[in-house]
Amino acid sequence: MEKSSKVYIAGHRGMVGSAILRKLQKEGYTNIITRSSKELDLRNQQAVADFFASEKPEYVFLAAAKVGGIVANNTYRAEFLYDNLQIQNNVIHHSYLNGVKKLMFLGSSCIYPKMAPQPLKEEYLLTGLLEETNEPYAIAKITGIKMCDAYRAQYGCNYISAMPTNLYGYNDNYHPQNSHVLPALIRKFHEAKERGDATVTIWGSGSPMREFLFADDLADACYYLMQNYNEPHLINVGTGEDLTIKDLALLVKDIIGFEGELAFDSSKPDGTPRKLMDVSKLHSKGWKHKVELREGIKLAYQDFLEKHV
Ligand SMILES: NC(=O)C1=CN([C@@H]2O[C@H](COP(=O)(O)OP(=O)(O)OC[C@H]3O[C@@H](n4cnc5c(N)ncnc54)[C@H](OP(=O)(O)O)[C@@H]3O)[C@@H](O)[C@H]2O)C=CC1
Ligand SMILES: C[C@H]1O[C@H](OP(=O)(O)OP(=O)(O)OC[C@H]2O[C@@H](n3cnc4c(=O)[nH]c(N)nc43)[C@H](O)[C@@H]2O)[C@@H](O)[C@@H](O)C1=O
Repeated sequence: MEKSSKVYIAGHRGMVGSAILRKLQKEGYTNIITRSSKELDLRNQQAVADFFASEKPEYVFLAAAKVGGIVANNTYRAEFLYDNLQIQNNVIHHSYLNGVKKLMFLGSSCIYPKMAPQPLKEEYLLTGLLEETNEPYAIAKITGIKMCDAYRAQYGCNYISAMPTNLYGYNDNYHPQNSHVLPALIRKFHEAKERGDATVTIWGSGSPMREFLFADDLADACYYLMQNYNEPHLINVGTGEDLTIKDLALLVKDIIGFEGELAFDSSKPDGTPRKLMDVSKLHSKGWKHKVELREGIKLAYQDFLEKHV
């Protein structure tokens, strides 16, 4: 990728896409193409065909997707399957038809079997049953990985797949029901502190373990892999460190300064017990995360205060 290359970031208004946009702008890229979902609905095959035929991007970061936390995934099961399959089918196929030089597809750590050994190695894909709450999303993401590999094998396309762990950062979704756990906790602890509540309710048992990567670190990894990684099959992107949801809640509580207690709502799902990424392949390629969890949560909380309060 050259600084003058024509680069399309699909999903540039989202948490990840906006971080990739900032990264490319910082690196001096001058020919970046973006479209909001209102301007270009990526589920619409004809609209995507027209867009690629007229814009002819050389490089594509596919960061547009239907995304949400455990309850959103479980509730909008049809949309998570349909929207994600449509978006990725259209973008990948029309990239091929229009000679895109390289494409990066973003999957998720939920593609791995629910009870896979830990840490999750790339080769564990399709070795067991998926977590029920996000099976439709995971099936769509697995299809995207296989599509990149198939287009590489049959047509010689240099399409790569990166699997990010759970993410957080600037421009995250803070919806009370549909967000992921970290933005949900930031909102809950902030609002409880403002109201002077005695407790904050955490979904599930608090015992599942999760790994968190700051979205600007992910964008840095995406850029690095776009420059340096040209292999078939997926590559994990994470920190290689995890903690329980209870410990995460205690960390957010401490950063925000809430002085009450935690309560646990066992009617809400725990989801996968643990999904710690094995990041040895990524480290062997020369990339490691920079932003540690406490520092990243402070930055995300600042962004929440600026945009949502
Ligand atoms: N957040 C996380 O914890 C994780 C995310 N990922 C993956 O990273 C990628 C980015 O996620 P994230 O940034 O968090 O998600 P966001 O929800 O923040 O952003 C998603 C983006 O996708 C765009 N989009 C959604 N539907 C359409 C559509 N029909 N047509 C065009 N654009 C559409 C939206 O555009 P607009 O704003 O214009 O409506 C939005 O900018 C996804 O592939 C996701 O699966 C992977 C692991 C974890
Ligand atoms: C990135 C990943 O994200 C999703 O998977 P998930 O990791 O299970 O998602 P989550 O962040 O929403 O929850 C993590 C854990 O945290 C607990 N939890 C506590 N309290 C709240 C809470 O208030 N909100 C939420 N959302 N979760 C909470 C929650 O019960 C669960 O045990 C996938 O569907 C899929 O989208 C995917 O790939």
